[in-house]
Amino acid sequence: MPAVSVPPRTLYDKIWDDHVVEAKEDGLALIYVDRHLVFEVSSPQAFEGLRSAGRKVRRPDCTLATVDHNVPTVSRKNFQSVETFITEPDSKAQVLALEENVRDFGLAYFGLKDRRQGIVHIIGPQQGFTLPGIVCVAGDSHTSTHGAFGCLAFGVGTSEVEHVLATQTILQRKSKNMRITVDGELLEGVTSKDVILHIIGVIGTAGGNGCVIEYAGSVIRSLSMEARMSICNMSIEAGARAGMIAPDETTFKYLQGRPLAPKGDAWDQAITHWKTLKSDEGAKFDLEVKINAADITPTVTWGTSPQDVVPITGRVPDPATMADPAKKASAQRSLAYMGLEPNTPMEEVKIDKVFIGSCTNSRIEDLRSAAKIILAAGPNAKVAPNVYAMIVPGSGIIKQHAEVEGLDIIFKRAGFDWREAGCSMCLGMNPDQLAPGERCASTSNRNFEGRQGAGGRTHLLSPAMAAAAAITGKLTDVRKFLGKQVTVNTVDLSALKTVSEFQFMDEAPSLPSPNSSISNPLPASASPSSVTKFATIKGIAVPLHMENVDTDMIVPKQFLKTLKRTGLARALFLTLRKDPHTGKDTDFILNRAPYDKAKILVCTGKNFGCGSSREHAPWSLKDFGIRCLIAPSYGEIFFNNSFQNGLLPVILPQEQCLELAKDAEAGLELEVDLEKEEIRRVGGAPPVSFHTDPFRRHCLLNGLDDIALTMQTEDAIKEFEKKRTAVWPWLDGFGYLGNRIPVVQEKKVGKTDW
Ligand SMILES: CC(C)[C@H](C(=O)O)[C@@H](O)C(=O)O
Ligand code: SF4
Repeated sequence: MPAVSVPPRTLYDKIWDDHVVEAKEDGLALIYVDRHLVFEVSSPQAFEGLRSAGRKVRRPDCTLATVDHNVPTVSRKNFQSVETFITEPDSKAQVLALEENVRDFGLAYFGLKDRRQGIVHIIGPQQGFTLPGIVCVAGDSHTSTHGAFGCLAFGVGTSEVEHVLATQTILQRKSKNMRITVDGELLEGVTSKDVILHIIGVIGTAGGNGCVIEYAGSVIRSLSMEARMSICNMSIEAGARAGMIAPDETTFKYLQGRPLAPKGDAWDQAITHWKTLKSDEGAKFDLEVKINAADITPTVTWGTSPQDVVPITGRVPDPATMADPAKKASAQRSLAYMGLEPNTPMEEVKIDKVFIGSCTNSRIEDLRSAAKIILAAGPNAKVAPNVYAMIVPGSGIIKQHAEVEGLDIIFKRAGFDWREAGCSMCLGMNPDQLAPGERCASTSNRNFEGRQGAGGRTHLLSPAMAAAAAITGKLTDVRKFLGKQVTVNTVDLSALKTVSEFQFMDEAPSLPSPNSSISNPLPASASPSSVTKFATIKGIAVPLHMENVDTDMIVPKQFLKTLKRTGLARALFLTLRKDPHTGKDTDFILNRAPYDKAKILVCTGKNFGCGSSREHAPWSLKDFGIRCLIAPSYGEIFFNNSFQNGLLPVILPQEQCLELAKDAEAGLELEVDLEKEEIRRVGGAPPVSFHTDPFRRHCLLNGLDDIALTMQTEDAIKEFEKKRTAVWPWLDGFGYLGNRIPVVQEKKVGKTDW
């Protein structure tokens, strides 16, 4: 009998197929989540939701929590309590809320006194919590980082965090397969950060929309795990849902022996499975991009989008040479914000601050590569006068590791500030921020307006380039510091004593045992629906002629510290609505009648809501009164978050968006009818029809809550878990059954005094 032939599948197809709990109509599926990382910013409302519905965390053994975004990075030598250590009231409240939540729900937690604490995307891989073949989620867009291990890892919003906590599953539509192949050999001075910046420059920030990217090719294969993580990390900046790299010997070597990686027989079993995790010969990719390594030079951004890249040897672009009026306008706006003149050589751009850190570049290799430049600059090399340079390791363990290698001495001797772990100036939710007008050479991943501080100007680059800039006081071609034979992406530091990270892994952390919280049956799915129904919305539409409107712009970071889902109307587009110097209202369209009462927003540019996964973006739109969005495309996390909050994001071709924007400009009302899937226009113009995913449409029309619906599939989830234990037993936490990681925190506080 001829064997049944299985069509060749991509790595993404395989992981997807392995995790479908239940396939729904139109490509939507309920997917099992193997690992869930939780932190203080995107979780308080989710835990609150669980509490009010009387739900538990389904799999504490598959959930790991830490604090990162809000934590001060000053020395913790005198740390007594969160109460006294964090002075900013909202940050303190958010950290305390997480501590209360991990205690109440029985979750493993790395708090401020624990040296394993760090950025959520650093600690998962470091502990071996992140593994090949899994589905990993977190309420953070850079969850794509974990895809470096050959797993499907993506960011979700707060409502989805709640969904995962309650059900260990998530509703997902399968993305398209995209492959980016980087072949050849990297040139001198070129690191993985330059590779990903170059890729984003080529495909644009919407280039990966609707896709999961698999990175392949000889360059990718030759990279270390740290370098692979930097690449996958910025997949979100390329517009993709996730990025992934097939696991190989480099992956296995990195994982073996990590505290939460499988051990003994389970390790052998896991390796056998992991070796099958690669795209089959002939597997179909919907999109293919080929990059020649020889085209990549040390790269830096000039504007306010990660796609605004230029080789360090290049010049600030001149908008006058741009034919496309939208591109020209956006470049002019960027240059005005960045305080740059067209045609200025990038190497003449002076900086005020240097930030080496973030989930993109705060790993031990990043620190070594920065240290190497300092060493290459000579024994007396110093941070340039008038420059403040900070180094923020990604976790307490990385900090300790770097100190054992003596990297801190190199940095401190050169005048760098050596800090404690956290997100720090990547986002500035803690005190580490740029002042208005300050210019920063930053190893982070986003250069949006106000990202590192209101009015702050960010240039993204590699750690080696950041170190070079710190020393010269301006953006600098790192190759000036390198001998002809040396590259900064290999970690051969003859002048330094490198030690293995495993030296710092001697603690055997344990997670809550599997099923510890589901010994009692889950409550029945009787919880009240929390989604506002949507049928027909009629009203003023506000036109917006912008591309790549990121969620940082929709709602700035200071509003992410709230513990609620409401009260964010004022936050909407705040940096555009308020003059940063006078604090007065600008003439931004949302400040002007009749648009200050708009119910619909028509954006004519692509990729609305890209970037961060903050659900505060739809919350603020809704609070302002906007219930329907119309745009050519959306950031995927934002798109999902909108549905979760009773907001309808309509997708229409750009020409139709332009047509509707004309109505909006004329002050004509639009009527959006979800039942009929059409937009009616006053004044006799024919209606415009649109299509919405049938499941989402059904939920919106009926105000249905995803969690309650998923809980009706409890049997299927249980069945899946049985299979999972049988086929992939290490995912239940083999090797770390036992006690919980102690939650290091002070006694429970009652009322606080702010
Ligand atoms: C706070 C979090 C929701 C956010 C994200 O999703 O990316 C943050 O990490 C960021 O980098 O802007
Ligand atoms: S991008 Fe920045 S703020 Fe977001 S998780 Fe990474 S380090 Fe933290």
